[in-house]
Amino acid sequence: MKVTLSVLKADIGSIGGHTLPSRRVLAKVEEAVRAEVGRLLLDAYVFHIGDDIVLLLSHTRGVGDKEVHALAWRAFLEGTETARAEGLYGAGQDLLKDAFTGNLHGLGPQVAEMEFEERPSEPFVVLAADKTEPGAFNLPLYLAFADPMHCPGLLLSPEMRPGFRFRVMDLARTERDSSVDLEAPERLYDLAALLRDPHRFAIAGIWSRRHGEQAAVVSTTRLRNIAGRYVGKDDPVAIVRVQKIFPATEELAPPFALLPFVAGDTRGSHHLPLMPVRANTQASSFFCVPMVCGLAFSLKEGRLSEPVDLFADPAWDALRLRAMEKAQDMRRQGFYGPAMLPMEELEYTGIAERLRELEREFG
Ligand SMILES: O=C(COP(=O)(O)O)[C@@H](O)[C@H](O)[C@H](O)COP(=O)(O)O
Repeated sequence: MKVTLSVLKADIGSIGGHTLPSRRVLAKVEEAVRAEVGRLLLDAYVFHIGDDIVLLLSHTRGVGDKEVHALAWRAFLEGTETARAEGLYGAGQDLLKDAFTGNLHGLGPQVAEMEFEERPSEPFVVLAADKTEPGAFNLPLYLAFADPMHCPGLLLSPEMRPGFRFRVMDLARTERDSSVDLEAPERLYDLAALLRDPHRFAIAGIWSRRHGEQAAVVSTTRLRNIAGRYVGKDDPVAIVRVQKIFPATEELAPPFALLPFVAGDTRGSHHLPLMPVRANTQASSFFCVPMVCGLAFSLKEGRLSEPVDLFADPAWDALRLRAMEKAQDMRRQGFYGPAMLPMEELEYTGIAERLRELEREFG
């Protein structure tokens, strides 16, 4: 049976700053989506990461389906009305256009979708990040799918031995989607040359070379390119199929233990480590440290099992402490050097204006 998974994420308002959505907003969004289970949808699951609400929808209508996208838009709009009524901060923040035009791409929400023939047992993971950038998954996905130091399956499983094909998107080209496909292991160095710059290049998809099956899809929207100004971070979502011909769940998660420094956090303008957290965690009041959560599901005829939280087991408590040590070390450095992003990546324009004024004072 062919199934489509659609993951759609938007920040439509939060309590007391950019923290988390209220229970009422979440309930409203969930109600809108649930009403379509058994009609448009086979199943649905709603959760949040920081102040972003994530919809996981399963159906048989294919990628980019107008009605599924319209449903998500409606759910986010209804949630926004509740957020406005409650006086939540940034109500409707990620809904950047006034009207739905048939597809959520280019309207603000992050979108990751994949259609595939369901395996007899179909385990997959949904990754969702907050306060960071589209390329934040570059390193963990590269290590899980291309590095035998991190993914033993590349050595031990004949199914994975031919490696994977990576699609990398150039986020600087705004007029149209522009991507390149590179096969690992042959093009590893070329892949590294692109992925080392997560502000500009982001993995958009991964395929098994042996089977041609899609393994992963990542959202690559840059909100700034849509709104033409800072409107919050472009925190990515991803769907990753796991096990058998793909990396195992316990091979996908460990690269996140590296806690790589990524762009984002307070005012979208600094570097801090990407901290693995449980789903439904509020944004950190410690400088909005970037966060990622992962929920693993099994799928049967499009119906979702209950989720397993990838970063809930005790191993990750120690790593969260380590992430906070890294974060505090970097924050001690304040505005200096790599603590703050380069000029072209700063999300607020104040410093550029200040520098223009200072320019005039130079002799
Ligand atoms: O990163 C942040 C918000 O990110 P988000 O939109 O939730 O992805 C915050 O640090 C804000 O930039 C900061 O709180 C200032 O917010 P505003 O006062 O400009 O809304």
